[in-house]
Amino acid sequence: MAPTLSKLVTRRSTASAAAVVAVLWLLSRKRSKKRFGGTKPKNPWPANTDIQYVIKEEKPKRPKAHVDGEFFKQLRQLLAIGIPGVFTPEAGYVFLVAAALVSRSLCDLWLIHTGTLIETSIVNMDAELFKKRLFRFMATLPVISVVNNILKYGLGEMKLRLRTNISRFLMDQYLKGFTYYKMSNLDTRIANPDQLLTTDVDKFCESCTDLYSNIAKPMLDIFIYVYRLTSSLGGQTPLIMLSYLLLAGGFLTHLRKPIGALTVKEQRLEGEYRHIHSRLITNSEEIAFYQGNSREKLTLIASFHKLVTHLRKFLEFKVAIGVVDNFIGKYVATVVGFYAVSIPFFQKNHPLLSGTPDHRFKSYYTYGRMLVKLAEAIGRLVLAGREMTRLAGFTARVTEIRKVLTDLNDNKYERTMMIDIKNNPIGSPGAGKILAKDNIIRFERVPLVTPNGDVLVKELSFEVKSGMNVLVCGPNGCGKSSLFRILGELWPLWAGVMTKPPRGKLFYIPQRPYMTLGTLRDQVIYPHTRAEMIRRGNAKDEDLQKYLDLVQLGHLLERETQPGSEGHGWDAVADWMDVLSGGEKQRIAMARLFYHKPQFAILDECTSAVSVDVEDSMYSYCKKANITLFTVSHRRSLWKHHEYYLQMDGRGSFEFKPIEPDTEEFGS
Ligand SMILES: Nc1ncnc2c1ncn2[C@@H]1O[C@H](COP(=O)(O)OP(=O)(O)OP(=O)(O)O)[C@@H](O)[C@H]1O
Repeated sequence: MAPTLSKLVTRRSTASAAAVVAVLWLLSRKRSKKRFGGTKPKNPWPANTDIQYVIKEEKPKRPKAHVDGEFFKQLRQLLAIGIPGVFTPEAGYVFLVAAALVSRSLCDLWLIHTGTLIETSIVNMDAELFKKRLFRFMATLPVISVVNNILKYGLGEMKLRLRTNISRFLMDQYLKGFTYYKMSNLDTRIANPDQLLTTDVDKFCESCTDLYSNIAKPMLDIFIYVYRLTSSLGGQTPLIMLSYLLLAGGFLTHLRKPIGALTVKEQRLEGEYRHIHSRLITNSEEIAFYQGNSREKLTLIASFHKLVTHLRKFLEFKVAIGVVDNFIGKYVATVVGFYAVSIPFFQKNHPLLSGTPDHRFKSYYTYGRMLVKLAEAIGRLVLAGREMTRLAGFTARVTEIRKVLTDLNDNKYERTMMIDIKNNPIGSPGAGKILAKDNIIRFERVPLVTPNGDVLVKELSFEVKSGMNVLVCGPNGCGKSSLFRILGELWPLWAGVMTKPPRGKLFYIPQRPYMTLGTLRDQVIYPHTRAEMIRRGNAKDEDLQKYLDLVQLGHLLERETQPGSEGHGWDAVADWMDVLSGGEKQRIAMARLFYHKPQFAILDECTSAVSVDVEDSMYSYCKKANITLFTVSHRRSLWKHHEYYLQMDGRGSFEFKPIEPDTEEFGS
């Protein structure tokens, strides 16, 4: 055994030494090339380095990602979401994995024991015993195979359940109220929530389950082998090994500290790169018309370059740390193991020395194997520390989004403001009061303030009752849409009192029409679902047809009813964002308004692509349907549908007046 072991160690050491030399040689070559300008390979990166593309997170505050008390606290909190209780299926899978791990360790012990017996029968030339033992060995192997796969299944299901619970928790928070809007518009802490909510959560769960098996199994093995070795060789051997574990573990954890922060940065850069790709897909038509592919490619390459540079730095760090890890976690552990197992053999009067040399050799053979297993287990545990540091990175990322989500749901934002919030005479975000009342919209000394803290209007006061249509006008950037963002409760109220009907009774149609994924019916009834439409019982497909006719889009239903179209009529499915023209989308949005019949409708230049005659009939129908309008438009033709106007001059003043026959109408 000893010669085999030493042979193995020598071969591995030689291989790793060769690997170290190769890596050092490659690195030094790279540097010397840089210094002396060797034959340059074709540079895959463009020379242009002045591409600025990072949105918001200019100098991101990196969350700390070390294996420390804070990490364990955060991990505990996330695991409490993933595993909600002791008597849950999730906890069941944790126990199943633990049981499978125990069974596997016992299988390993059994394999060592049976292997030794088979070898003994060969050495003793006992053919009968050899056959019997070999048959028993073979008969047990399927059981071990099943145990291995139960372990695999347990780990897979545990990861899926962790991911389901954490994702559901975060999604519930993210889509609560307007949190998803606030995260990208009011707060600057997280630039790419999509990356955090998808990849990072998945990696966190994978890292957790990997770590669970990578730590639990070696710990169990260490416990079993320490127990067996202590009872046979005394406490000294295991004690030496365990002291080594503590020392090496502590040292390597310290060395690996940067891995957490590097993982956080890796995920952030991956998110940025993905975001730039998805922007290209979303705006492909506009970019294609501008033939902006070369410019977009520069941005993409710049982002990819940043990611690759970081990944390379991370790789080099991991390789350098890996050399030390391998050396300390694997090989020195074996050396320490040899030393520890040899101690009783060199002691006079030790019970192991009392037998024949053959007996001594057999003892050494068994304990030597256990020792190899113990050293391996210690090595694996020491190496699992690397995964732990990586997990610290993912934990920090997932905790970050969790914290931001909680803050946003409590109306706490973090953003670089242009003004000093604490000593601001205007007020502070959320300090205003919102009252719910039907059939009235009243602003009492409400300031219009952007998320950056810029004051558009110091104090806005007006009152609109049901039936009083209001036209909102003023130059670009004066705050017309901002007024609606405040009315829609997307932006916080800094001061004053705002009285308005509850959210469901106000309906907003934005400048850029939005079409959801789904059927033609879904476009008209959005955000309701078909089930909700049926449950409410205030409209049927025939009514929807009437609304489509009102906006002169009845032909759309006929077109989708033709053979060959996907789905049928109202159930036709398409990517409506692409399929419909700009004006058609705006008309669908008006049909949506007719379906919902709110008390107040906010129309923010939402008919700019619709012809004047169709626009006219749509506005007339609103009056019939008793929908009070708040309209932003630059079209003079719309003044006749309104009774009041609210004009902002862009310099902080406003005017709210009835439209009289002699009122000067402006617009085009
Ligand atoms: N999310 C935001 N963060 C910071 N500032 C913003 C934000 N949204 C708008 N603003 C700023 O608020 C000001 C008013 O914008 P708003 O969209 O209300 O203008 P508007 O009157 O609707 O203009 P337009 O007629 O061009 O649509 C602008 O100066 C704009 O830059």
